[in-house]
Amino acid sequence: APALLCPSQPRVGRCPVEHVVFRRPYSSQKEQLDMSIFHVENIRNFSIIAHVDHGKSTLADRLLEITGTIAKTDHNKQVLDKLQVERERGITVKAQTASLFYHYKGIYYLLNLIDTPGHVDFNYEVSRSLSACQGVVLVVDANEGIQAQTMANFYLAFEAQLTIIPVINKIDLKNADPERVEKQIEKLFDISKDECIRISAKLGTSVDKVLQEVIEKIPPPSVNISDPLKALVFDSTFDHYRGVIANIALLGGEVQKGHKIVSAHTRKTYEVHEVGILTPNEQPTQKLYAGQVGYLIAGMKEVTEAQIGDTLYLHKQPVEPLPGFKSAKPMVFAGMYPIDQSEYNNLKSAIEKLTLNDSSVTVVRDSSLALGAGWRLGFLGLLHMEVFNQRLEQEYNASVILTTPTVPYKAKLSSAKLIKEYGKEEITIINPAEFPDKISVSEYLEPIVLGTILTPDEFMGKIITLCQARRAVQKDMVYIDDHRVMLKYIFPLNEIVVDFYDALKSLSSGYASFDYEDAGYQATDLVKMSILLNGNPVEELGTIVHKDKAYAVGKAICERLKDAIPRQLFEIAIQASLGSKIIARETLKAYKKDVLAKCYGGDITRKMKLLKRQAEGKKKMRKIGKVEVPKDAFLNVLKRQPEK
Ligand SMILES: Nc1nc2c(ncn2[C@@H]2O[C@H](COP(=O)(O)OP(=O)(O)OP(=O)(O)O)[C@@H](O)[C@H]2O)c(=O)[nH]1
Repeated sequence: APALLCPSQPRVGRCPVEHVVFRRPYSSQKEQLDMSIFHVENIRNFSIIAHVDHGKSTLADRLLEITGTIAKTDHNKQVLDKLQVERERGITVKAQTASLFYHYKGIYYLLNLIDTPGHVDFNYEVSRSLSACQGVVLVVDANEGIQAQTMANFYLAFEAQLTIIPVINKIDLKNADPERVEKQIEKLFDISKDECIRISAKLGTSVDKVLQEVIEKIPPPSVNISDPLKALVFDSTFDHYRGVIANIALLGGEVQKGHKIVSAHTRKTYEVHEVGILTPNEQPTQKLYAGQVGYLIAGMKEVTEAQIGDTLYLHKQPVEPLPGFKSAKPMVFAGMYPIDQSEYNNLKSAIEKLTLNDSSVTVVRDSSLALGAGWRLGFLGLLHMEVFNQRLEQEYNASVILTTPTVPYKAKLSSAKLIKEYGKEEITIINPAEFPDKISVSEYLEPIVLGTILTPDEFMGKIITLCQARRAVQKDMVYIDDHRVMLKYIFPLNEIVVDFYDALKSLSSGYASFDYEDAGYQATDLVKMSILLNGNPVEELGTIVHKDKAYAVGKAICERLKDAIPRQLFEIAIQASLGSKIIARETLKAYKKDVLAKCYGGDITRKMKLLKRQAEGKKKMRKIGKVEVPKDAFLNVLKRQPEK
């Protein structure tokens, strides 16, 4: 009988799959699981999708427990959320997969649970994960009801033509109102309320019903084992010892150690070192068969070699590659600098290591007169940026300066000279220093998104005012039940990138939710604003702003600078300008800094110490014209901070 190493049983014992021995610890990797016992008709591949905090991870943990994949203890909270940031923030960033074994009506099923992140920035990860599934469990909080990401996730699954199993979670809560949520589901998703399963993931109530519905309703993958190997890469991670670990879904054939495989994307050939399933740790198997989901290690050194969406096939048995995915587009850019330049190399290697596991971050070297050598990084969104930053700090102990994020603008050039220089008529601008002047441009464009807001109607007035202040245009407004409204707006991305979400949360006491999707570009009126100190421009403080926002932004920067620059022997004019037109000004009065004033007596050593300290302080200064600006002043203006 084939031996199966199962992490579920504390000791050697009988496995739920009758003729299979489960054993723990599974350090000995010699005995490998025989996956041929799971026939395609007994396999289900599914995801759980939900708005943030509606209980997706808790439900996943429960499913892992009742199938015996993990032991039932308090330590197993959110097994699938592996990263420290994920645990701390309670959000899922990177999708994880787990294979579950479940006995139902006399048959043993292999259920592959493909975890998905819940936040808007990671929607691209959601669609990836969904491509390996035939169905989803859509979790909605019984108290909060349908939220913005429930909508977004529902549509991703619906468009992918997946079976949708609606689950209403947290029915144990005092304020739970599952009936209301069922009505919302009927109204918005056209799914009968009789199909909804009411559960408490926390208490485990009716959680087995979810697994049974997965088996009853979701079709097995439609694949053929006698076809040549066709494996979809739906995720990949990097392991320092073993290289790239590709998560694959087999759409045809089988794969095992020793096979020669080819990447349809790069055409490179590899020899398979190991295949296995995720439980959720890697568990080697003899083979993987069509319909199954697992991992593959084949000596790929970089994540780029296992492109998400790539198709793997057997050497000399090429197959039609799958359509692949749109690669994720960075939408938020920010400068990143080491706090101390001597940290440059450490930071460099930390960024390299992190981007190995997150190919959606783009990295370009950059430098700033004030902050030294650094990088300009592109992220999918703001949360993505924060998570990256936090991982740098936590996992690599790097302290960095992150500048205010900007979005990629575009310009249609009208000047023949510039068109020749760039070799194209439309350019993307991610750095204010590269902003082409209005006279050589026929049109500026800015990225826009379609935002969805769900809110109790009492906050509607305030939210509409907020959206208008952010230059948003209303597209839709519907009541989803007696008291809740769904609003749709087209937003300039730049207007939501810094603090829109916080503003929305605070004016709705946390009740409104928000999600957005890419909506292309629109024509806009952009200007480059310069900051001057006594008439001399400060290169690193130049920004691209919408014409209507220039005054407010300029004023805020001048005020921050005035607070941060120490008074000097002469008066300093701090100005914001658009071309030659000054739009904001602050004046810093002259002051004679007498460091020796504090010395009453004639203590010469004390005097020397103070003079030395002043000299050290000066080293950290940068001179703009005659004005000395401490590094902190730049930081104060450049650093990401909430807008007032
Ligand atoms: N009362 C109650 N609380 C629950 C239930 N399910 C989950 N929770 C709690 O709700 C919070 C969020 O649950 P998570 O499972 O982390 O939510 P999530 O959807 O995975 O969140 P993301 O990973 O960010 O998408 C946690 O504090 C859970 O303990 C439930 O059935 N009842």
